[in-house]
Amino acid sequence: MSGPLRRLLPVIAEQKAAFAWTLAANAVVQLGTLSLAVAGTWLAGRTAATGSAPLTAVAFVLFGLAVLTAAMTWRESWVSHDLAYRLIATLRARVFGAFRVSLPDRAKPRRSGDLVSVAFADLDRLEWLYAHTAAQALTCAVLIAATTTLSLLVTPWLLLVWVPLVAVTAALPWLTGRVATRQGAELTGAVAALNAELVDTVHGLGELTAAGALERRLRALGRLTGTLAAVQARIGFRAGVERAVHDATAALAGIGALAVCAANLATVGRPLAPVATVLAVAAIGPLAQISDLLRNLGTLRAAATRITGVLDRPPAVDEPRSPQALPAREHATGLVFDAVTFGYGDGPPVLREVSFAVRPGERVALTGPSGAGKTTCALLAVRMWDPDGGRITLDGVALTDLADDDLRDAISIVPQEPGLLAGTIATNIRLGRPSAADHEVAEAARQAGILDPRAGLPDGLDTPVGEAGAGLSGGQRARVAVARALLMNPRILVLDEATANLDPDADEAITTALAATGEDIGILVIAHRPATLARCDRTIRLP
Ligand SMILES: Nc1ncnc2c1ncn2[C@@H]1O[C@H](COP(=O)(O)OP(=O)(O)OP(=O)(O)O)[C@@H](O)[C@H]1O
Repeated sequence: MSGPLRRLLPVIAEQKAAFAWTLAANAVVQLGTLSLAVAGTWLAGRTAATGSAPLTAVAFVLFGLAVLTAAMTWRESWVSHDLAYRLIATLRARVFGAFRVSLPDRAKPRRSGDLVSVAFADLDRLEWLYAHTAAQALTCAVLIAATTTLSLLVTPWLLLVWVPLVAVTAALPWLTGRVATRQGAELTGAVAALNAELVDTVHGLGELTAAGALERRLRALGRLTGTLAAVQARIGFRAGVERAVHDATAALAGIGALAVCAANLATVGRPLAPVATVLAVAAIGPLAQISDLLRNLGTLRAAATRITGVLDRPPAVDEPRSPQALPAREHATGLVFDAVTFGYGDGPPVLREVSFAVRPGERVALTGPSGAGKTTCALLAVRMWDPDGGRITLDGVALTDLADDDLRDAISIVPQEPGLLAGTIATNIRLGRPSAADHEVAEAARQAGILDPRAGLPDGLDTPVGEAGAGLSGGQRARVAVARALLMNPRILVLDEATANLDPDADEAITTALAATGEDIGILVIAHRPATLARCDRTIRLP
């Protein structure tokens, strides 16, 4: 088994009881099915050979075995899928954890649809590994041991028939392994590409329709769907050939067993001849499950590689080993950028030795031409990334020495495009501080002007919000984002063109309300509008 897949197996240790159940139930099902076939054919053979058989006794045994096997088949299916989906949930939480600490990627951004593919399609593929493989591979060994023993009891010649055929069946997936791996990578790549394009299309549906570009986009989606279907067809063809070879070996095993029995009828005896046929076919059976795994190995391996790729992503910033505490709020000295230099990727730096301070209670404007690096300053202030040179401190403590939670409590940002989730205005504001009381949410909404009739929200806090803030105007979204930031009661509030979508009166109302919220909040306002700049205490201009 390849490296990435092997790395994802130990997670099974976190569900030991479920795995033990799956293992036991699978072993009972496999041995029960074999026993039923052997007992049934022995009964038929004996009846045909002697004209009499212990029908009542065997019927009881067969009935008991059938009930047990059926019950265990149900139990195995339940417990193995329960196991698989618990493990996938565990891994999905880890993948989201990795997203949280490694995004945004400053050097190599990935498309959100591609990340969705990892978090859902790739992880879901592991169901096959956990529900249908790990335990089954172990019980397969038990079954082969049982068929070998029974074959030796019937006639050792039987082994000569099925052992080479088992070897052929087992070898086939290894022979096609390279092709399977390539096809698996093509499949996961095609799914991810289609997903990324679909997510972008859904996000930009309005713009695409308005620009008359939807048809072209749909044709591109059609081409990606065609690529995916072609890969699936190639995988289906290969898997079909492998299954056909497998079925042919099972048939050959049965025919071979009949020939061996015919040649050794005196030693085998008529009652055991049908049993010999069943044993030869049954020996191939457990490998069917393993072959199914190996058939899927390429896709599984590609999915595991993409998952471990996300799990191994380095965090965008490192959490300090021994975080420092911030001084009490009354001793706060503000946010300081000290000769900060920063660049994305390999290009020239966006910020060169930028220095400024935002003291408690101060309103500082940050302005400059488009592309000067204003949003970059905002993102550095909330430590999305660390500067390449210089340092940023809050109340005298370097941001790199602050625990992540302390930093998030102390500095909040209202971005240009605030992230709003489906729900109501109240649930969106509460994201700022989930433990906030209702009256605190209402107060933050009031301060941000949401309850003001000019905001055009007669249902106030109960106003429904669609996905990504659908149903609200740009200005209303900005107000919700400001209220959310206010609820956090930060030491420093960064407004990245947050009020640019509001009319000048509303902009003034919000900034005045913000100034009144707390004497000690330092506000960094990124803005272009002269009126907004004029309301600030100082203006920093980036070149
Ligand atoms: N994730 C990124 N990867 C690479 N380059 C980036 C990234 N984000 C921003 N940039 C580049 O960095 C520069 C500064 O961008 P930034 O968004 O900070 O500018 P800005 O001053 O806020 O501009 P605007 O006023 O137009 O919002 C721009 O040239 C931009 O193209």
